[in-house]
Amino acid sequence: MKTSPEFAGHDIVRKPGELRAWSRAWRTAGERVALVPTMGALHEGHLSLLRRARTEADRAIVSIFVNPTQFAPGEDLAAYPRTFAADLAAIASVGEALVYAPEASDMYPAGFATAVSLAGPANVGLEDRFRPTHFAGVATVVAKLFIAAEAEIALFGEKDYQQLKVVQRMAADLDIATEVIGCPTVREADGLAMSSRNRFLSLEDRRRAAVLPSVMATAAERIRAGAEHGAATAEGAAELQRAGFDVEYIEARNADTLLPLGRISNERIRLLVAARMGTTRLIDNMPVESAIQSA
Ligand SMILES: Nc1ncnc2c1ncn2[C@@H]1O[C@H](COP(=O)(O)OP(=O)(O)OP(=O)(O)O)[C@@H](O)[C@H]1O
Ligand SMILES: CC(C)(CO)[C@@H](O)C(=O)[O-]
Ligand code: BAL
Repeated sequence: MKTSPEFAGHDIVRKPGELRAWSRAWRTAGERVALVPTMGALHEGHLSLLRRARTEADRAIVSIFVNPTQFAPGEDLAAYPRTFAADLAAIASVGEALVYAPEASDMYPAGFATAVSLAGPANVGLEDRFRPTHFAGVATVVAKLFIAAEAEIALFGEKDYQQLKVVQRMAADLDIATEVIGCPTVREADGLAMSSRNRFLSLEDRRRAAVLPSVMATAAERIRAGAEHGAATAEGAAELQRAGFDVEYIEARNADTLLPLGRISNERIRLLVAARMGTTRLIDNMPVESAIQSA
């Protein structure tokens, strides 16, 4: 293992020990290190996290790993886009970063037998209801990334809002020193949240999918203006169905705990949705107090 690596600007490392060597060398030199965990197929949403990392730290690490343990059998692991060469070019267009791209056998060698067990925000009946094994896979791989990278900060997108809450809870509970920072969702011009999976939408479905953020914005605005949240989300679900979506959930929840709303009037509220357009599953969320305007 190198103890004093010479960084060439866009190096790629494959092993956890190599990643740790870079990070330790940087931190020993007094530099602040940021981690951006991804599954690749990078778009402007990911690049916004990398830009933030480069603003907040001296060194940025981007991990690219399509983590098999967060996909259930029958989900889209095999179809998940893998665009490594384009990802490297996209990272280089933003600036210097160390790329951590382990193989599955580096992350899960023979005999691997550990998983992070979760409750709290991982058990609130949103994503966990439709993907019951998903967050254990996410939390386990993110814990491994945090432990190997030893970064001061890690940047996550609010697009995956429940994931952000799960990772923040896990890092706090396991005394992981990495601070988990949530970053705003980057949207296409028509308001659709950027996602690697948008590329699976047909042209017609992509056009119809823009209804998702505008329905959310309307429901959020109605709740902000005093409508009963169950009525506002039921109306939102009906509008999404009329637009061709198969709705899994659209719910207003406590923005911190993700629990169903209580009777406290000053709770911070987050509206969260998951819906399928054809075979493509989309998720989105937004705060109730500042509904976005979509074109
Ligand atoms: N539109 C976006 N704006 C901000 N952050 C985003 C956006 N899309 C993804 N991210 C963040 O990038 C990180 C890596 O996400 P991931 O690689 O799963 O991309 P993705 O586009 O969300 O893919 P998919 O939606 O297909 O799972 C996560 O922290 C995620 O929240
Ligand atoms: C955080 C993550 C990189 C873990 O595999 C993934 O769930 C993602 O891309 O959001
Ligand atoms: N963006 C979260 C990764 C997943 O859907 O598996």
